[in-house]
Amino acid sequence: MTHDRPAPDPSRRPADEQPLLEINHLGVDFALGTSVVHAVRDVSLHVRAGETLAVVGESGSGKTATALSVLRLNPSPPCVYPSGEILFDGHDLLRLPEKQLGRIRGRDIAMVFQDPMTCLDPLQRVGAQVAEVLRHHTGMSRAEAREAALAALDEVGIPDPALRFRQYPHELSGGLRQRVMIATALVARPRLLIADEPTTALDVTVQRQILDLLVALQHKHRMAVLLITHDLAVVAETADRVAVMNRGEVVETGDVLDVFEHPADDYTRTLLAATPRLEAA
Ligand SMILES: Nc1ncnc2c1ncn2[C@@H]1O[C@H](COP(=O)(O)OP(=O)(O)OP(=O)(O)O)[C@@H](O)[C@H]1O
Repeated sequence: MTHDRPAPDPSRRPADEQPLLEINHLGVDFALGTSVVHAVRDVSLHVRAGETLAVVGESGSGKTATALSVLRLNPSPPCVYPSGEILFDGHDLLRLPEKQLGRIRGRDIAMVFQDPMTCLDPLQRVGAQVAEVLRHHTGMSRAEAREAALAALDEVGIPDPALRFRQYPHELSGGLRQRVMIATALVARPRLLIADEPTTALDVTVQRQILDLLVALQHKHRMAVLLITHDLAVVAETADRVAVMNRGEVVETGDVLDVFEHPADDYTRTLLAATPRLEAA
C-alpha cells in the first residue's frame, strides 16, 4: 500500500544550501581629491534563500557601502570597486550592464532605508507609488496594480488602506511611512531584501512593531534578508547569521548564537560588552 506524501511546507524548509547572494573579496574605494578612502576591503559574505544575515559594526565600518554595492548604488564618482564580485543568480552584479541591473532592482532585490523619504516621492500619493512598482516590473493594468497595492498596504498592517492609499507621505506618521516603504519594497515579491538600519529612526515601540513585521513577511514570502544595523539587540531578535565589520573588513562571521556566546574576535567582544540590553534579553 502506498501513502501520498504531504507536500512539504516551504516555510519549514531549511535555508537552501546554495547562496542566493554571494559577495567575494569586495573592495569599495571613495576617491576624495588626492586621497582615497578604502571603505570596504576584501569583504566576503553570502546570504541563502530564506535566511537573515545581519551585518553589524560601528559607524563608518563600511556596512552601508557594502550593502549599496549590491545594487551599485554607491555614488560614482567618487566610488570605485577595485576588487571583487557580487554574484546573484549566477550574474556578477558589479559587471552587469546597467539595463539588466535596472530590471533586478526593485523586482528581485529591493531595499529599505532608515529614512523612508529617501525612497518615497513627497509629491505622489502613497498608493500610486506602491502601484507604480507593480506597473513597472510586472506590466499589470492600472486596475490590477491598484488592487494589489491596496492588498500590499493591508499586508504591512496599515489601517484603512483605502484612505491611506490617497494620502501623501507627509500626512503619515513615521511608523506608517516606514510601512509604506516596506510595502513598496516587497510588493514585487523580491527574493532578497536589503534593509539598512530600517528601524533606527523610530521610537522603541514602533521599532519593535516594524521588526516584527519584517520577520513575519520574511517567513511568509521566504525572502532572504541582508540587514544592516549597529544594534546587536536587533541582530539577536531577527538574524540567523551575523557578520561583524570593523574598519572596512569582516572580522568575524557565524551563527548569531555562536558568535554572541563565543565571540572569537576582540572587536566583537567589545561590541557585545557595549550592549547591556542583550544581557537583559
Ligand atoms: N559617498 C561617499 N563619499 C565619500 N566617502 C564615503 C561615502 N560613503 C561612505 N564613505 C566613507 O566610507 C566609509 C564607510 O562608510 P559607511 O557609510 O559604509 O559606514 P557604515 O558602517 O554604514 O556607517 P553608518 O552606520 O554611520 O552608516 C566611511 O569612512 C565613510 O566616510
